[in-house]
Amino acid sequence: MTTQITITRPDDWHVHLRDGEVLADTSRDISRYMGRAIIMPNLVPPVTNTELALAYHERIMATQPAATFTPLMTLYLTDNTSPEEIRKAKASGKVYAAKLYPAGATTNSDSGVTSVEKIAPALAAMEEVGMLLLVHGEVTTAEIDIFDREKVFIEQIMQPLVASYPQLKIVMEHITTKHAVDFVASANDNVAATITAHHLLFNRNHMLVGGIKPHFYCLPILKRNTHQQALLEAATSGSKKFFLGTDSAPHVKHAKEAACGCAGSYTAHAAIELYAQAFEMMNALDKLEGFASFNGPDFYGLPRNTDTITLTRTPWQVPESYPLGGDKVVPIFAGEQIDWQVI
Ligand SMILES: NC(=O)N[C@@H](CC(=O)O)C(=O)O
Ligand SMILES: [Zn+2]
Ligand SMILES: [Zn+2]
Repeated sequence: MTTQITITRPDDWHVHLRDGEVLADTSRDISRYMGRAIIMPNLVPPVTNTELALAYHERIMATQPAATFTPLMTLYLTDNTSPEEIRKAKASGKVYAAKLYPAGATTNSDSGVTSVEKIAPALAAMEEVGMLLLVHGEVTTAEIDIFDREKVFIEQIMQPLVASYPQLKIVMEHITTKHAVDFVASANDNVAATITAHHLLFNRNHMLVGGIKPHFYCLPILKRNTHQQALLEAATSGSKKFFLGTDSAPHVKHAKEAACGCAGSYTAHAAIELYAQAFEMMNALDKLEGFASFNGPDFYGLPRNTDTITLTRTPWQVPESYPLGGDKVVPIFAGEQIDWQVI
């Protein structure tokens, strides 16, 4: 049994740090060993322009994250995002991507995009300047079942989008189905996907059998175990199209444990440790470095990190909660054992 592995410093290509008093906690966790992180723009109000992105960047840096950490900022696309704004964002050197949230699809997405046609000028500018498009891939149509929303999004939106913008680099974020794995694997080289640790480790039974477990509720929602299996196979396949994006998305305890609980799971307390657990389950720890440290920067056209981190197989117990601003967040695996830790 492998008891220790050393890998190139990983990056997180999808994380929510939030803002205000919680920012010190979220940036401390994410910067523990992640070299870079793509910072999601779904604040309230959302990060819709370069000025807001740069100000958010400064607030993150003001929390003094670890010196090895660089936040990579993103813009929140709206129906009104102009090509000029895309060019300005690119020229800032700090904004690496723009995020497409279908209006109403997930937490804080009310100002999201109502139709891809509306953002055609912005997409053309992104294709031209080489800015990545990150996509929350779920339709919001009321009559589409929540478990089918990713599959229908691929058919209705992703396929035509990829066909119309062949030069645009597109990341389908936090994929949760075999449909998405197959779509991304067979699409052109400008299409890739992030996969979360929780979608590798869990399926909808974990959320729903023996009582409803709100901390597993995130969007896109956990699917059946055959989809989990497809994600595990994709992540450990060695394909360069799949890479690490935690989608760590904290909500305070009482907002999750509620009659109408928020969507989002917190994993930044043990991100690479949880991925190691999933890769070990597949007997594929040798594939962890490519997934966590190479495929992301290669796709983004950024240099790989040059230093390393080491994980040992030393089980530890996750606390029941962590501080989050003046409140607390219940992390994934709260009160349970994780086999790996970073030394
Ligand atoms: N994943 C989630 O369930 N929630 C995210 C938003 C998102 O990534 O869709 C959040 O911001 O809380
Ligand atoms: Zn999302
Ligand atoms: Zn997210």
